[in-house]
Amino acid sequence: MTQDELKKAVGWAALQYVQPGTIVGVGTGSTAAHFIDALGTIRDQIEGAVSSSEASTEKLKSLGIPVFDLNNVDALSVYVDGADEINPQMQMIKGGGAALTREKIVAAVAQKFICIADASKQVDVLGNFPLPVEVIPMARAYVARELVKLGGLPEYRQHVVTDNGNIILDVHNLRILDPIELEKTINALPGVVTVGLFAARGADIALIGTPDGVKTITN
Ligand SMILES: O=C(CO)[C@H](O)[C@H](O)COP(=O)(O)O
Repeated sequence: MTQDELKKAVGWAALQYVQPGTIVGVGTGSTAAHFIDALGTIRDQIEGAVSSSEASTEKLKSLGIPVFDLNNVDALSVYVDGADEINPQMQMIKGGGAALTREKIVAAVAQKFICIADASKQVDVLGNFPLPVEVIPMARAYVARELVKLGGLPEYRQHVVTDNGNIILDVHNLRILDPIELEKTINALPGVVTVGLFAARGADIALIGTPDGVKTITN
């Protein structure tokens, strides 16, 4: 099976967690795109979605799924999204698609985070995938220097502006042994909007696509 077939399998498997009549939190990326396709097939059974990016909003709307402003929504039962890495503690690196801030906001509102990922995203220790950090443009050099002090090698993601008008630094060379502490430390740097570590609040359920089928891991 190709990696995309594994992504598709988990995207469709996530439909089982969508309750009829609810508003669904929707992530960003190629795996989340499969979930959106699946959601399109039951669009008459849900009230709509809250989206974590302009790209997902466009895709949801193209399938006829109403997209709500998060400010007009009190609760979301589930948030379904991919990950760049996930560890056995269900902590994740996210933000490969530069949507980390909105992803973290929508995830925070949801009762359950359902992570959908192909098996290549499973790691023992987070950090092999460069850690994305969304930064206010004027703080880029300052934040980069601070990230070097933390042992990282930040790289400016060229030609990328986030949906919030900010830039991304991808931090290489990290072996993240205490993800909760690093999430706190980086989030506390002036100029940082969000770090793509989802550690204090990780996934509640992970659907992992393997050649033997979709494995469900519960936290
Ligand atoms: O965090 C994300 C976007 O900001 C994605 O969930 C992450 O990059 C995984 O992407 P894909 O499903 O395309 O492998």
